[in-house]
Amino acid sequence: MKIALLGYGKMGKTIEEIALDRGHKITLKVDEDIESYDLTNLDADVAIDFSVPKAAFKNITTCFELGIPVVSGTTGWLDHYDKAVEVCEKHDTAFLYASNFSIGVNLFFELNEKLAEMMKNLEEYSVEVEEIHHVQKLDSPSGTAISLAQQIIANNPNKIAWQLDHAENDEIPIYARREAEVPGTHTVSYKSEIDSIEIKHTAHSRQGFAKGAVIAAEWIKGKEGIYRMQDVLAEILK
Ligand SMILES: NC(=O)c1ccc[n+]([C@@H]2O[C@H](COP(=O)([O-])OP(=O)(O)OC[C@H]3O[C@@H](n4cnc5c(N)ncnc54)[C@H](O)[C@@H]3O)[C@@H](O)[C@H]2O)c1
Ligand SMILES: O=C(O)C1=N[C@H](C(=O)O)CCC1
Repeated sequence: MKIALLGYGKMGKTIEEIALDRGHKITLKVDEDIESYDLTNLDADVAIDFSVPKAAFKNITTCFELGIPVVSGTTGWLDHYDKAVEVCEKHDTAFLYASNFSIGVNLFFELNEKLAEMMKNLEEYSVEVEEIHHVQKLDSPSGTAISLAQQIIANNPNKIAWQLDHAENDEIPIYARREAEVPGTHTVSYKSEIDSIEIKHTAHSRQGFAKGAVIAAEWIKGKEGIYRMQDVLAEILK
């Protein structure tokens, strides 16, 4: 498969290693404004976007205009997600966005949903989300922490929103911490006077995010439509 890499930083480079190992070719590496590249002869089956929040929309929609499906993991740009979906549909191509491509985190998402459903009537427990990432991270809270909070809100009618660092009773606090080289740690905690329940995912490197993104790219090649990582996992975990 021929892959265009949009963003060639920590994730772009890890994705390149894994893609080459799996027999793919990298036909383009974009690491600055996409308009400064000559895309006329671009030969790519899929584009993988792990860039910066301010560039993601332009990177992604430029590929849609060329009829190239996109897998995107860039966080912090989702105000423009619906517009990106429109452009994708207009050009009859495919899009898969995930705040976290790691298979382990996607299993953790399933656990989080189930636990939120079980806890929804136990008002003696407060709930919070904590994320820890490396100090270079541009966005806060992490996309994964927002996804976790949104899942709890969808499963618990007593919670209506999330807030960074503090929260009212009907909100979920997300605590974002930045520490040297941490690739990504997420914890969901329920606390009462009597006890606490915690579920936690710790990434030991970026390999899991990158491998998940390459698997998603292999899966989306030749498809049309809007997808989630759950669609990929439904096939690979069956
Ligand atoms: N979804 C996931 O599983 C997942 C996992 C890890 C990181 N991320 C997200 O991926 C993004 C990248 O993470 P990273 O750790 O590789 O960051 P990074 O800072 O190491 O890399 C970003 C790269 O984008 C480049 N860039 C700047 N402007 C650009 C433009 N206009 N077009 C293309 N590239 C441009 C930068 O030069 C840099 O090399 C972040 O938003 C991060 O939150 C998501
Ligand atoms: O390193 C990052 O940046 C990460 N970003 C994603 C997020 O915001 O959730 C996934 C974890 C790593």
